[in-house]
Amino acid sequence: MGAKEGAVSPHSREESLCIFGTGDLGRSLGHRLFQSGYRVVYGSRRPDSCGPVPQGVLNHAEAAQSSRIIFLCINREHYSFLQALAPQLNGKVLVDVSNNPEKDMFPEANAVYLQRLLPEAYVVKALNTLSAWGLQNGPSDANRQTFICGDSAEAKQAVSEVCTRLGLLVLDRGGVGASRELEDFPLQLFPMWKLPMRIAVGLSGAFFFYLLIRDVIYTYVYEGKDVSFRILVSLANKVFPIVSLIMLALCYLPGVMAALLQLHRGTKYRRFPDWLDRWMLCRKQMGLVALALASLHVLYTLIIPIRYYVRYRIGAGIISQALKNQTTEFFNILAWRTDSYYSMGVLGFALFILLGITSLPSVSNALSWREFSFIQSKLGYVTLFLCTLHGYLYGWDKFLHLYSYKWYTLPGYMLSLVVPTVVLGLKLLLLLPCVDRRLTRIRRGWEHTPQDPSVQKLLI
Ligand SMILES: NC(=O)C1=CN([C@@H]2O[C@H](COP(=O)(O)OP(=O)(O)OC[C@H]3O[C@@H](n4cnc5c(N)ncnc54)[C@H](OP(=O)(O)O)[C@@H]3O)[C@@H](O)[C@H]2O)C=CC1
Ligand SMILES: [Fe+3]
Repeated sequence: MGAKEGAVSPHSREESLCIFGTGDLGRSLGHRLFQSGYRVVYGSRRPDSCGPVPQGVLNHAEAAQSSRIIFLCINREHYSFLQALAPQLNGKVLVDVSNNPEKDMFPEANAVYLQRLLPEAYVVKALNTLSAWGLQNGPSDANRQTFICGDSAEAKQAVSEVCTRLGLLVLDRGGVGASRELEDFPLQLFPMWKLPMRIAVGLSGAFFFYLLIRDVIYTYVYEGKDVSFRILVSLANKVFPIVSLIMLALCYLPGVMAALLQLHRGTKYRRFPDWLDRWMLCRKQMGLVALALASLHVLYTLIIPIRYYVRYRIGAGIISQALKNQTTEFFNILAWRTDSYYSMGVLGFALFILLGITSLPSVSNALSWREFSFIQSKLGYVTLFLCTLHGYLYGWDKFLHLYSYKWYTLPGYMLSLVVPTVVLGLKLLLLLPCVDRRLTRIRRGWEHTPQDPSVQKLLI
């Protein structure tokens, strides 16, 4: 690679950069480069009629000679014309910014294809995850990152310098072989949110129908009362906390399962099953969906006193007591119960918000790993404990009469308490000193089974 590498020397700010293609991206990129102090020369099929661009336009062959770095703002379908320009492009750094409208449209990645067309050029994949619009608007938090890959370290360095001057954060993803992965990025739509959203929608639907049958249809059939108005607030305010609590517990379940798996295997040098890996990777998104649902629960709870139905019931109750000249006794235990479940809910929600805030990249980047894991793990379990306790205290008296329910008449929140209770129970088990000691030994790599061939491979 030595002689080839030598052709790419570090550039100066005065050096001009070349852009092939005067389309949307070409214009936006040229604009940004120009603003950052670079001279820009465009290469176009129609230099005389391509409309206004920030700086000079030449034909492709002439433009290529003006710069060592050429940004190809052209669709991949048209790359073949570059072969005819091989004499001018050999030894140049060609920046492939292209994307495809669909996944797996071509057998090889665009940058790999370009490198095959022009083996004597240095192909670097970059900028494809940005948009023309974003480039034009200047760097903002959302579109500051750009991934880069290519086989020549010097070529990547030269392109990185330009990107850094544009205010972008460059993340090196390795050789040109990684370009397929980079080209797939813009096609993904919230990939990490898919599983949490599916779980949220699935659980919400299931609990909604269960509660609809139990609270509304059952009452109508057996008592002849139409309470369908309860669907909008009462039912919603049951579904949201139930799903929120289950999803918060599901954030912590894979961690506990991973620990149990390590204990069972007696080693940490073995991969977790794929489904567990995927589950662990989307815990943050799962927690944020749970937080959103918990926030809805808080809002719905706050509007309870202003609901017509509630005001009517309170008013009617007072009038009927006044007419009968009755008073209600004050129950100390009831006061304790309601206050304790409200306070557990408030504290749990406050910690839940803290977990949500610390999971934001700008905040978590400011924390050390120890601080982050203290909040997300230790305080996370405290949050789960408080929220679960909130659920138990809410149904305190009903739990005392659990025997009077059939499985299909159980209140929804009782069902929702199963998953968090299991997670907290397993966590307590893992905190037992003897279990904790063994897990620590396994996680520090002190305990493994060297005779296991897969472990041997990893240890070499
Ligand atoms: N637009 C965006 O937001 C983004 C675009 N990209 C990628 O950038 C590349 C360009 O996209 P965009 O600017 O939107 O596309 P446009 O269609 O707006 O522009 C493409 C340009 O390519 C040139 N061109 C068209 N046909 C040919 C041909 N047969 N031979 C040679 N050159 C040709 C033309 O320039 P001229 O007439 O001057 O020759 C044309 O203006 C694409 O690969 C796209 O995937 C990547 C990230 C974001
Ligand atoms: Fe609640």
